[in-house]
Amino acid sequence: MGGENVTSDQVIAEMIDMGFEFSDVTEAVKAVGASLDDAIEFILNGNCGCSSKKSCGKMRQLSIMGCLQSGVKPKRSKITSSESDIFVLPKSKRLSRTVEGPKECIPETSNVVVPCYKEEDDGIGLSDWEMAVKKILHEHFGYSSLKPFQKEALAAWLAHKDSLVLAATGSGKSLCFQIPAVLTGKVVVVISPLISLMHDQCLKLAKHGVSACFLGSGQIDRSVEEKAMSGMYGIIYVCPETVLRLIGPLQSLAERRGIALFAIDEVHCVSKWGHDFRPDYRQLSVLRENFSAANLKFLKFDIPLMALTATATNCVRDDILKSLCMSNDTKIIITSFFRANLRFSVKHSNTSSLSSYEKDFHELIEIYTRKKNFGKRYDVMSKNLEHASDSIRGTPNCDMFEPDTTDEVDDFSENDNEAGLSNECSSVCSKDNKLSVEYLEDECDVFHDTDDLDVPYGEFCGQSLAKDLNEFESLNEHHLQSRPEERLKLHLGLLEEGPTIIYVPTRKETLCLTKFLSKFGVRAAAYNAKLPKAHLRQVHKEFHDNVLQVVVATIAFGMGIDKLNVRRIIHYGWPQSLEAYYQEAGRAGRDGKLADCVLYANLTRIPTLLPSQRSEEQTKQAYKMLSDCFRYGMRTSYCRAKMLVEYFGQEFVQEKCFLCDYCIKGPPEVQNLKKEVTILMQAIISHNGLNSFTDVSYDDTIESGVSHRRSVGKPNLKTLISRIREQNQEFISSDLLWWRGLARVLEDKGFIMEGSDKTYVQIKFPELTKSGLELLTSEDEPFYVHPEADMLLSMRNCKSYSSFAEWGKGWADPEIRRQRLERKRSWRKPKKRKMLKPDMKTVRGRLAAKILKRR
Ligand SMILES: Nc1ncnc2c1ncn2[C@@H]1O[C@H](COP(=O)(O)OP(=O)(O)OP(=O)(O)O)[C@@H](O)[C@H]1O
Ligand SMILES: [Mg+2]
Repeated sequence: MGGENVTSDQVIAEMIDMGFEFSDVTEAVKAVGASLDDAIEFILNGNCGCSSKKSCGKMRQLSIMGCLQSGVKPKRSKITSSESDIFVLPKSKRLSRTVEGPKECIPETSNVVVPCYKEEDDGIGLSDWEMAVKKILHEHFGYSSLKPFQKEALAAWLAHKDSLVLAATGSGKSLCFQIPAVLTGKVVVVISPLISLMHDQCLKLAKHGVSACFLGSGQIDRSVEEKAMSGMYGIIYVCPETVLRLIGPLQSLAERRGIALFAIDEVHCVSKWGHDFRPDYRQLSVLRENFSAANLKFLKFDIPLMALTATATNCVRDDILKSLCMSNDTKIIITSFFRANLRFSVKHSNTSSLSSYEKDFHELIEIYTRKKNFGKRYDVMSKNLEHASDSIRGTPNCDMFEPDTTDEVDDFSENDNEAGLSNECSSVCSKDNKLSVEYLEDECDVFHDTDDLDVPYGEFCGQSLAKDLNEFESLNEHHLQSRPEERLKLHLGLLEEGPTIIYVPTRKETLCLTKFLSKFGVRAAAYNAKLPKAHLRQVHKEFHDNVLQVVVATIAFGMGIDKLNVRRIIHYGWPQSLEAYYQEAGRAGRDGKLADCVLYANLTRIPTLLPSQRSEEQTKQAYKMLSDCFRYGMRTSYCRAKMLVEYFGQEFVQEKCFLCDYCIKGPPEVQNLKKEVTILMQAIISHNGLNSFTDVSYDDTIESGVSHRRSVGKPNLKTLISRIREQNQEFISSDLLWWRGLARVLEDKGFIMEGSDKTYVQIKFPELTKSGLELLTSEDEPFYVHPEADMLLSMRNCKSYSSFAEWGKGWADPEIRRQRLERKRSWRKPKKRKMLKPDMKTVRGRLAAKILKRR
């Protein structure tokens, strides 16, 4: 360097590599031109005064396009620890000097739903920034082009607009905020809810040659924060708590190196109406206030906010925009929530006994053990677990053959929902591991040395990845563009072996089910937030290395698990919401190949809410979400994918997905239930009167661990059904389950409604609506219904047990036969009950003693 033909950019790059500050270098080059020697001399002579005068060398930030067009790309600045404090500037410190950026060329943007799959482009007709992005994509990430929604998001950012990106799980949202860092050389700050997520992304970025770090309680290297605030990393991941603490240093960073963007990942955590509410997310509105051009004079534009999520209903979207104070012309980018390669189904299971494990997992066991006979059990994880299970309250050791479901509720209280956990059950943790958000984040800490994350160009850019990605792209395009019949043919084949994640509601079940699967030679491991860190680290590693076949996890094995070849996501028990369900299910099939998402749920029981601190309003919303999830499981006459996509407020263009259990099996036969409907409605009227909306008094009762007011004076559905059975010989042996299903159908169709002001998972105090009354009076009209899953279940059971002849028939059904034999066996061997000594201090005890004496 130093010859006549060097450009300013080359001089700048060379000097930054030497360790000079970016701002000083640009100032020097501006003053003396593109001469390396002169520029060095300029700085060393103190003309710039950068090293001595802390306030010197700052410049007003260029606009994003300006920064791109000038070709300026600041690099990492070298700092010493003594210099680090200079970056924390007081808020009052403002620079008056401004440098205008070149004339903007702002891309046109509008709010549209964009397809998720990629468009082929050969570079012809691309704008400058698109060409620059294409180069970055190729060089850093090994992708050939942006997906349309990614392009939309980048266009909005380039136009200095805020954006809300709603794109399916695994669609590639991260790239929307990663590209700006590489493109401009400015810093991108990413707010993320989980340390494990941040780890994952930092590691990947390091492999792609992008410097990134994460900050927060999980970061054990304290110097990383200092380095980050000095502009050492292109992308800084922080949890919301930390970003709130770092407002001052970040303002300083914005002034020195520039902040291209604040990305708020998993932004549904902002909303109380979402499934993963994190109170600290709500405070992120301070970003808008503290990083606006009105507040920071060196900014020409507000630093854009980019909010991203895969699961947000319309109401959550509105809440996000409002809570984060996003600008009025925020660009909303929505891709289809439809994942064309996911095969959804719902199966009934009581999900809580050895026999249900045997019944539900024998196929899975066969899949994983048919090729190789492992001979011995997969012991590594089991040994860890035996040790770990000791540390779990009420679970000294999980013995599969005596499954104790009684402490299920106890375990619920230890659920791994971070929001729910932060304030409770500290007794479960070891002394120095207080149960708090910090503790939970710490739980998933995978690395000890954060410098490990800062490694250049990794093996991800190798051939195998490129091959996988090409395959993924072509498959995805094929799925989405091909005709439904073709997709049906393509997908009806057998699933590849691939890894499985099983989500269970309680920590105890992660251990029990793992132990069960391991006994049959499946390489399975448990994952929950209370297991030792070393174990969790091992699970992550072995799962990613395809050593493990199955991970049995609570929701702690959470957001951001981005493994391409997960073939099955099994939910073993009701999820708390469809948002949570879809996000977890979305971890399957990211390679675009066929993957199964199966929900095993006890269709005979109404699911309960996991205890957590909620306001009355939040409790109501939580019940509403649980209820939607329950209805998803119960419906038998609607495409599952369609149901899910529509739940997120999106139109499902196709009639059906051609893959889910409904699309394959079709709906059950319709039945004319006019008689039953009439009887139920008459029972409601006879108890509520025609003017059903009468005043009701309330009393307080505790239900599902949450305080409720129950209507007094209004009979609930259960009582109504008992009366129907008592008063109608014909329905004497009918089942509550069946009637409950019918009531739900009537409610969904708008003929009855909940009469109390509470929200229940299942209608509890039914009242007739106006259309219900009309239906009742339309005597001759039939009422055809596809029975829902609980009704079908009830009908199946009634048939088999209603008469002696039916009982005989039942033996032909292998499942009924197995159940009966099991029951018989249990009759023969009555469980020995431990006789407790009566407590003579209580009335009940003295009574028991008397009875015993008589015997
Ligand atoms: N332009 C692209 N071309 C090809 N593959 C891409 C592209 N962008 C992203 N991907 C792939 O998509 C996968 C998922 O990306 P990412 O983790 O960003 O998804 P996400 O939308 O954030 O998912 P989640 O909702 O689970 O967080 C990555 O492994 C990556 O390989
Ligand atoms: Mg993501």
